[in-house]
Amino acid sequence: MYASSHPLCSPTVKPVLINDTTLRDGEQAAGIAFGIEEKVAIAKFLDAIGVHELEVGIPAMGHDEAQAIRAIADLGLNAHLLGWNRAVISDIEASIHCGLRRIHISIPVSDMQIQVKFGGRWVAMLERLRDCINFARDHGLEVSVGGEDSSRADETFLIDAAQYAQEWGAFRFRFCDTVGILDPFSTHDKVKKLVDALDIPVEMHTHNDMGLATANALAGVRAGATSVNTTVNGLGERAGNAALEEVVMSLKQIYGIKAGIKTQHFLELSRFVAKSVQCPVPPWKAIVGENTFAHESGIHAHGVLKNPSTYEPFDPSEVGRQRRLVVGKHSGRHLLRQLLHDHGVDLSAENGQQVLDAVRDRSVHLKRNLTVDELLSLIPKTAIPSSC
Ligand SMILES: CC(=O)SCCNC(=O)CCNC(=O)[C@H](O)C(C)(C)COP(=O)(O)OP(=O)(O)OC[C@H]1O[C@@H](n2cnc3c(N)ncnc32)[C@H](O)[C@@H]1OP(=O)(O)O
Ligand SMILES: O=C(O)CCC(=O)C(=O)O
Repeated sequence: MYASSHPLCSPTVKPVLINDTTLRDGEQAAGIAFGIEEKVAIAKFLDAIGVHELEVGIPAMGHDEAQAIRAIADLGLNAHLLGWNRAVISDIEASIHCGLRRIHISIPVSDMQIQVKFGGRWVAMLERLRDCINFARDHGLEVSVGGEDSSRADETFLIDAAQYAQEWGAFRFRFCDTVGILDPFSTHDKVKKLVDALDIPVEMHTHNDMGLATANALAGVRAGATSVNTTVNGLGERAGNAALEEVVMSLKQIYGIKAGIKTQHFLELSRFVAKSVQCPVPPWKAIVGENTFAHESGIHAHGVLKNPSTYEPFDPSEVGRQRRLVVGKHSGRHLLRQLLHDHGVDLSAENGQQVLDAVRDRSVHLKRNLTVDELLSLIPKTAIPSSC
C-alpha cells in the first residue's frame, strides 16, 4: 500500500538504470580475482537477467583483464558495456583496443584526492579531463565521467567539474561516496544540488563502510539520480558497494520503481558469484542470505502460518527463494504442531510441550536448528497421538 502511494511512484518518475560494477569495483575487493571465463560468465548472467549496463573492468590493466573485456565486448550482449579509465590517454587507448564503445573517465574531486593524484593542480586536472573526453569522443566513444570522492568535495567545485564534463560532451556524471561516509540525508542534499545543476543524468556510486550503501543509493535516486552502480552480493572495495539485489528490490518494494530485471534469478546469481569469489554470503545478508525467508521464532512462525506477510516483506519467489520453517531454541507450539503434522504426527498438548522443551535443549546443545529427523527422534516412544 505504501509503495503505490509513494510520490516516486507517479508515472512522471524517470526509470532507474542499473549499471552493475561487479566486474570492476566488485573485483577490487581485496583477495578477489576473476579468471577470464568467470568474468565472461558473470557478464552473460547479468545480461541475461536484464541488467542495463555493465562496468566490465579496467582495460589499462592489460593482460587477462584486457582479454576478458575484449571477450565480453565480442559477445554482442544487450547491456551497454563500460570500461573504467583514469584521466589518462593511454587508459582510453586501452579501452578502444578492447572494442568498447562507451567508457568512464574518473577524476578526483575532493581537495585531498586532487592533492594526492595531481599535486593539487586542479586546473591541470580539468584540462586533462577535457583532453581525454575530446580524445575519446574523436574516437567515437560515449563518455561518462566520475567524481571520485564527491562526498568530501567542495560542493561548488564538484558542480563546476560536473558542468565542465557536461559541456565537453560527457553523457552522464557519477557521484561517488568513495569512502562511504555520507548518510541518506546528506547524500540527498548533495545529489539534489548536482542534479539541479546538470542536464545530463547523475549516477550514484556508494560504498558500504557504515552499512549505508544501499540507503545512500536510494537517497540519490530520491534526489533525482537516474542511474545506480551496484554489485552482486554488495562485493567491492573494503565493506563493498550497494548490492544489486538490495537496490533493485528496494526500488521495487519501497518506491514501486521496476528496473525490468528478472529478480527471480537473484538467488542463483548470488550463489554463482559467491562461488566464483570463494566467499560465502552471510546467512543474514538482505535478499539472498540463507535466513532471509527462514522462520524459527514461535511468534513469527505463528504469524507466517496464518499470513506470510506478517513477517515477510515480499513473496520469496520474487527473488528465487522459498520460505523455510525450522525448529530451534525460539520455536513455539504452533510451528511444532504444523511441522509434526506435515510429517504425519499429531501429538497431545502435553507431549507437544515435552517435545518443544527437548527441541530447545537440543538446539542450544547443537547451536543450530534441528533437522526433521532430529525433531522426529525427540518424540517420546510413549507419546499419545492427539487423535487417540
Ligand atoms: C575509487 C576507485 O575505486 S578508483 C579505481 C581503482 N582501481 C584500481 O586501482 C585497480 C586497477 N589498477 C591498476 O591495475 C593500476 O593501479 C593501474 C594499471 C591503473 C596503474 O598502475 P601503476 O601505473 O602501477 O600506478 P599505481 O597504481 O601505483 O598508481 C596510480 C597512478 O595513477 C594516478 N591516478 C590515480 N587516479 C587517477 C585519475 N583519476 N586520473 C589520472 N591519474 C590518476 C596516480 O596519481 C598514480 O600516478 P603516478 O604513477 O604518476 O604517481
Ligand atoms: O568512477 C569513479 O569515478 C570512481 C569510482 C569508485 O570506485 C569510487 O569512487 O569508489
